[in-house]
Amino acid sequence: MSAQPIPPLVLASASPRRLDLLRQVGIEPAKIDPAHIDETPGPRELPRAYALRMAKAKLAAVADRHPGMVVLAADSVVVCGRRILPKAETEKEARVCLGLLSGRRHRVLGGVAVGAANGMVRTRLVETVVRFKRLEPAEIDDYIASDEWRGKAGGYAIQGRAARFASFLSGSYSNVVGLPLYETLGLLKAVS
Ligand SMILES: Cc1cn([C@H]2C[C@H](O)[C@@H](COP(=O)(O)OP(=O)(O)OP(=O)(O)O)O2)c(=O)[nH]c1=O
Repeated sequence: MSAQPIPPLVLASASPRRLDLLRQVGIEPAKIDPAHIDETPGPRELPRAYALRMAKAKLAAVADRHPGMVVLAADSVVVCGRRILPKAETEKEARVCLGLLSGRRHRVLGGVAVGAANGMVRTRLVETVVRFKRLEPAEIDDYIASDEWRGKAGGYAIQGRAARFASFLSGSYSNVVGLPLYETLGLLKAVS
């Protein structure tokens, strides 16, 4: 028996990882319409609230352009202790992230927001725990040279070379890559 079809979907994301993950489970968005929003966390904003707020804001930024369609938006946030790590855009930021993640557990929070064709919005917040081995300076240098950290929350991509750093993972793996598939499929089914 094949899975229940979902209505035409708009993916409100510029992330190639999110598109690949959807395709992995047989979903081909009808349209891709990335949201461009200010992703600065508020002062004292808690990480879970921030991840959900971002997903909802991305959805809200594009939903009006697609009446009658299902729209999906998501946000990934890497949290070390209470600190929200940046989406690393510079080598310096990536080094700071890797230094903080080295030898510790951290959380990856995935906010997901789905807008139904009738405008109703449903959200999920998914949390994955990841532990990194203690990183040697040479490992950090090699990783920085790979450029795989660029544009990634927390300065790493578990689907690439950083897989060798992850000694433990609890929860959704796809959430770390960028979209918690099981939970997202549940939301899509709920609005179909
Ligand atoms: C932790 C981690 C993050 N990432 C990526 C997924 C996301 O693309 C990015 C987090 O940034 P996001 O702001 O969640 O997403 P984005 O800016 O890439 O795309 P958009 O806002 O348009 O949806 O980090 C990985 O690819 N692998 C990882 O292991």
